[in-house]
Amino acid sequence: MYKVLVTDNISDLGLSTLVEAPEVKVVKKTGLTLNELLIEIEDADALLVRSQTQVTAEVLEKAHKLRVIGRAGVGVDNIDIEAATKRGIIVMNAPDGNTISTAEHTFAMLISLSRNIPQAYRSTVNGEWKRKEYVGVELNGKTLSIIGLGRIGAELAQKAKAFRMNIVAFDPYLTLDRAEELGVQKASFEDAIRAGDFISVHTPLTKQTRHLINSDVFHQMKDGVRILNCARGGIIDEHALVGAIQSGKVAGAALDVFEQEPPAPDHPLFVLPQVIVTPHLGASTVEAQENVAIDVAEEVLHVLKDEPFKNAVNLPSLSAELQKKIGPYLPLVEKLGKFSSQLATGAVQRMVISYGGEVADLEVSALTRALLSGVLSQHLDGINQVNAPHVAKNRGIEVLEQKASVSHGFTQLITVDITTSRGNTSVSGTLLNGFGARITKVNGYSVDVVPEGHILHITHQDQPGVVGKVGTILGNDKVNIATMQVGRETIGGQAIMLLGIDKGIDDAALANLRECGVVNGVQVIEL
Ligand SMILES: NC(=O)C1=CN([C@@H]2O[C@H](COP(=O)(O)OP(=O)(O)OC[C@H]3O[C@@H](n4cnc5c(N)ncnc54)[C@H](O)[C@@H]3O)[C@@H](O)[C@H]2O)C=CC1
Ligand SMILES: O=C(O)CCC(=O)C(=O)O
Repeated sequence: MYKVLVTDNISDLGLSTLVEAPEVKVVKKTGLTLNELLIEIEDADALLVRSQTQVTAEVLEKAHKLRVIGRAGVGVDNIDIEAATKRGIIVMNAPDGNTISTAEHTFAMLISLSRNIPQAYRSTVNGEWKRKEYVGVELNGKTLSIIGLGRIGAELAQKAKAFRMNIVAFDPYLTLDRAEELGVQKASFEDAIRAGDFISVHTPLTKQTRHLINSDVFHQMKDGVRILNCARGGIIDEHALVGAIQSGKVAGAALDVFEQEPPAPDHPLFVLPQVIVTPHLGASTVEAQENVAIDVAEEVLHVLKDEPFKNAVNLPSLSAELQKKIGPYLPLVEKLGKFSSQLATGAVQRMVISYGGEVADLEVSALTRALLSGVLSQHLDGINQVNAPHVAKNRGIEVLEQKASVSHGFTQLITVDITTSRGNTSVSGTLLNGFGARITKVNGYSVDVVPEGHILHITHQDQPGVVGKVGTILGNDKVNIATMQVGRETIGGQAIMLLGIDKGIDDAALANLRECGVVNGVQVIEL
C-alpha cells in the first residue's frame, strides 16, 4: 500500500483518482507544523503540495520512502529540487491546468489597476463619493510589456489584444515566428521595459529572475508606468518598488504574490494607495484547482505504479511519442547496465554508451540514464534515473553518449564500454523483433544470451574437456544448467562460457568451480 501524503488544500475531486486506487492510501493533513511534517513524511511514498508546504532539504532528509513530489500547480520554488534530485525523488508539476485562471486573474488585476476599482470600492462603501480621485486610464492603445511569454504570458497577451493593447514581449526563448503567431512585438529586455505603459512579469522565480525588476530597471521605465506581478514574489524587488512608487515613477502596482507569503501586515507596500493586492489567488478557481489536482494525481499514480509519466521537472521531458518509441529499449539498457557492472571489476571511471542502427535516430538521454542507473545501483543504494547522472558526476565518473549508424548486422545495437581502475569491459545488446532483449557481445566474444536470471560468466582456455568438466562440477553440486553459450578468440585461444543456471549458486559450488584447474575466472551475474 502506498501512502500519498497531501499537505495543502488540493481539490478532492482531483484527488479521487488516488482515493479510488486500491494500492493507495491518501492521508490529507493540511496546516502541519514542521515537526508534524517531519514525522508524516517518514513513511510517505508520495507527497502532494501546492505552494504553501515548504519542501526543504531538512524535510527530504526524513523522507526515507518518498519517490515522488507532485505540485498541484506550476511554480516549484517551494520545493528544494536539488535535494530531491540527489535523493532520487521525482518532482512533477501540473503546468497546464491553471494557465487560463492565472491569465484571467492577471487581466482582472490589469483592469482593476487601470480604473482604481479596489480603492474606489473601499472609499464608496465607507460613505465617500470621490469621483475625481479615482479617474483612471484606458487600456485601449496602451502598451503592455510582458516579461516571460510562456503559457500564462501568451494567454494574457491574447486577452489584452482583445482590448486593443499593443503587446511587447521579452522572453529568452521567444522566436520571431512565435511572436508573429501571437501577434506580439518581440523585444529585448531593455526595450520591453522602456516601452511598457503596463509591465507584467510571468517568469518562474529562479536565481536569474530574483529581483529581475530592481531599482536600476525601474529607472529605465516610462514615468507613470503600472506594474503587475501575478507570477512570484521576488521577481520584483519589493523594496525598490516602494521607492519607485514613492518617487512617482510608478503610478500603480497590482500584486498577487509576495517575497514572503503571507506578507507581514505592516508591509510598506500596504500603506501605499497606489497598490492593489490579492492573496496569491491567480490559480484559485474551481476549474484550475480541479484541473491541476487531476493532472498531478494521475501522474503521481503512474510513478507509483512504475508506468510512464510526464511533467517531471527534474527529468528531461519526453513526448508521449518518444516514450512509446524508447519504452521497449528500457529493459534492455537496464539489463546491459547490471550485466556490465557485475562483470567489470574495480572502481568505475568512465562509461561510453554507443547507440547504433535504428535506436541512434532517437533522443536517447532517457536510455543513458536508465543504463547508468543499472550500473550504479549495483554498488549504491537508492539510485534511480533521477539521481544517476548526479551521483555519477559527484563520483567523478565520466559518462559519454555516442551514436553511430553502423550496428554490425543488427537492426539496433547498444554497447556499454566501462573503464575501471582494473581494465575495460564491453557488453553489447539488441532487441530481437518479437523475442525481446539479447546480449550479443561480451568483451569482444559474440554470444546470444537472454539477459535474465542467474548467469555464470566463465573465462578459460579453449581446449577439449572444459565444457564437460564444468558441467560435471555443477551437476555434482546440484546446479542445473538451463542454457550455455561459448565464444572464443581463436582455436585454442582465450574463451568464455555463459551459463544460464536455474537458481543461485552457493559459495562451496563456486569454490569447486574456481579450483577445478580448467577455468581462469568465474563471475556470477544476477539479473
Ligand atoms: N499567481 C499564481 O497563482 C500563479 C503563478 N504562477 C507563476 O507563473 C509563472 C509562469 O507560469 P507559466 O506561464 O505557466 O510558465 P511557463 O514556463 O510556460 O512560462 C515561463 C516563461 O518565462 C520565461 N523566462 C524564464 N526566464 C526568463 C527571464 N529571465 N526573462 C524573461 N522570460 C523568462 C520562460 O522562457 C518561459 O517562456 C510560474 O513559474 C509560476 O511561478 C503560475 C500559476 C499560478
Ligand atoms: O496553488 C496555488 O494556488 C498557487 C498556484 C501557483 O502559484 C502556481 O501554480 O505556480
